[in-house]
Amino acid sequence: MPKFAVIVFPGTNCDFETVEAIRKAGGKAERVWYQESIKDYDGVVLPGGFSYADYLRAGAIAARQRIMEEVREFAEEGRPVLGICNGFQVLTESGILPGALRPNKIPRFICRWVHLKVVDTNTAFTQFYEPGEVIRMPIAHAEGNYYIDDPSRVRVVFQYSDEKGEITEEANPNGSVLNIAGVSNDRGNVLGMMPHPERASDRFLGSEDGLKVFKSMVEWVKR
Ligand SMILES: NC(=O)CC[C@H](N)C(=O)O
Repeated sequence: MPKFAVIVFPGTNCDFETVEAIRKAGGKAERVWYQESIKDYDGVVLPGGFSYADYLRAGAIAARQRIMEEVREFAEEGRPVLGICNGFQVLTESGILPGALRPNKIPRFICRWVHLKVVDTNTAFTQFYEPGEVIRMPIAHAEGNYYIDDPSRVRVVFQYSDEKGEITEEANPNGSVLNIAGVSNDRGNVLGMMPHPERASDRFLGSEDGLKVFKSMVEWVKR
């Protein structure tokens, strides 16, 4: 059974839910303290939270810890690497994914449900969605305004949309370029996303739409 490491930095706070979601999706998952090693795992998830209390910039200090060298090796070897919210911030701060997450256009913390259009279903995390499918997940961030000078440097995987899948300015909660909510590398094995799939992985949470992200990653390791 594929085994995933969910990395915990000081201030991470979505680790337990993320472990639960991976288990529900059929994988093994363990919380791994950032001073330990992830060598024995098949894939890695950087979960959400406030690592180092978002000092300097969200994700900036976590990105400079030794364990991120191992995460970089995972990314280069083609193993799945998923960064959710603060985890996405750590991936851009470490340069594993291009672009940057700036403070939201209206500079305050936003916590609410959004609609997302699944644009690219050819990644390790989206193979079970239909192209153009509209899904629902919560966002909870202050620094989620994705910027990239040239969007052709990434694969756009999720975009903030309305419930019909239209990419409108009103549907963009934070000012991200092209309504981008999630991007992957060329190979499709590294995904960073601001919305929280683990908070949408059970119908009692209000949506199960996020579970396929974890199911996809589990199946992808098996292949
Ligand atoms: N939910 C989270 O991971 C929060 C992300 C980050 N600390 C922010 O507020 O931007």
